[in-house]
Amino acid sequence: MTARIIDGVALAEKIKEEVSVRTAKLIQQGIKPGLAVILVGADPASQVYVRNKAAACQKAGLHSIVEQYGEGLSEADLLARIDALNNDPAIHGILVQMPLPKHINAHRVIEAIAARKDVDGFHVSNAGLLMTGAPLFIPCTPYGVMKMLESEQVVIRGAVAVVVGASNTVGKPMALLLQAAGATVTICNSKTRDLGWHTRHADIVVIATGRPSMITGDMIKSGAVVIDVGINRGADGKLCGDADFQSVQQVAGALSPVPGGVGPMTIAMLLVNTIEAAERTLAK
Ligand SMILES: NC(=O)C1=CN([C@@H]2O[C@H](COP(=O)(O)OP(=O)(O)OC[C@H]3O[C@@H](n4cnc5c(N)ncnc54)[C@H](OP(=O)(O)O)[C@@H]3O)[C@@H](O)[C@H]2O)C=CC1
Ligand SMILES: Nc1nc(=O)c2c([nH]1)NC[C@@H]1CN(c3ccc(C(=O)N[C@@H](CCC(=O)O)C(=O)O)cc3)C=[N+]21
Ligand SMILES: [Mg+2]
Repeated sequence: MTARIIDGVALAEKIKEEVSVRTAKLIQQGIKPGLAVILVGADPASQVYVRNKAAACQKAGLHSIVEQYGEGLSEADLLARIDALNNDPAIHGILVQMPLPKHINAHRVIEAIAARKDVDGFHVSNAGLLMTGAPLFIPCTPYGVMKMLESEQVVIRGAVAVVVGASNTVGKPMALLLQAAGATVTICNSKTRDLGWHTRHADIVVIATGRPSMITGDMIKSGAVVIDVGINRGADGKLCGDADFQSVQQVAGALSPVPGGVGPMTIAMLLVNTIEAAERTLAK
């Protein structure tokens, strides 16, 4: 078997076109949706993502601002900026790029963002709303993965799903969404014994560990759908995922590539969340 390659770029384009239409409608009604992205420090990968996010906003007609600060920005100054953006009616979504420098408490920063503007869906109240089945914002990366599964017409109800990785931002919300859609879900982590035993039983495998090429073809059931969230930059400067593309491709039924898979979908869903935040201000 050779896996179908899931084209995240094409699906992201389609979703961003829908965002453009909704943006145009909002602008007609006097609201220009606005996203603020805050970047602290000079991590080159973060700079690329932030630039991509701003370009995507611009293309879809959203207002976007990028605030870039030096590595030495104090936590108090960052919290003050968030407070100002919370109270800025031109801004509907706020994203603080992770990771933050060590002297800044990321948890405190996330909790400072108004939940109604938390387009990452990282705030505890948004995590709680997702967990209890009434999400305000679905975290962009798992949301994008669900859209990929939907576009591939993957049957989730009754499926066995394994999520490899248990972060608050990817693995855990991913598992909740699959579970809500009717899958039987296992979440694996770095302490899991015999990871391959778990993944080989899965109809759907989502990998988000940050360990390059850690999932190999022998760990995948024939015909399974494999979604690779990992973004790793090799010494050669090339991106690779958490799945060993060559070997997994020979076993899986469908596989998302890196680059060109989940990454572009994350950005598309960020725009969706921002437009929803803006539409909500109209509703009341
Ligand atoms: N495409 C996109 O849009 C995005 C991509 N990413 C990428 O996804 C990857 C994961 O990101 P993130 O969730 O933030 O990472 P974290 O480092 O926060 O979490 C990694 C998780 O993977 C688990 N893990 C690590 N090693 C193993 C292993 N050998 N076997 C099983 N589980 C393991 C960890 O286990 P434990 O809990 O035991 O420590 C942890 O739960 C990264 O490559 C990141 O760059 C992230 C966000 C968005
Ligand atoms: N508050 C916050 N929210 C995030 O959503 C967030 C974050 N912090 N910190 C970092 C991770 C990572 N992330 C990516 C987004 C897009 C691509 C992406 O577009 N990737 C392209 C390639 C881009 C390239 O060439 O480097 C692709 O996979 O095809 C990747 C990774 C969002 N994250
Ligand atoms: Mg992380």
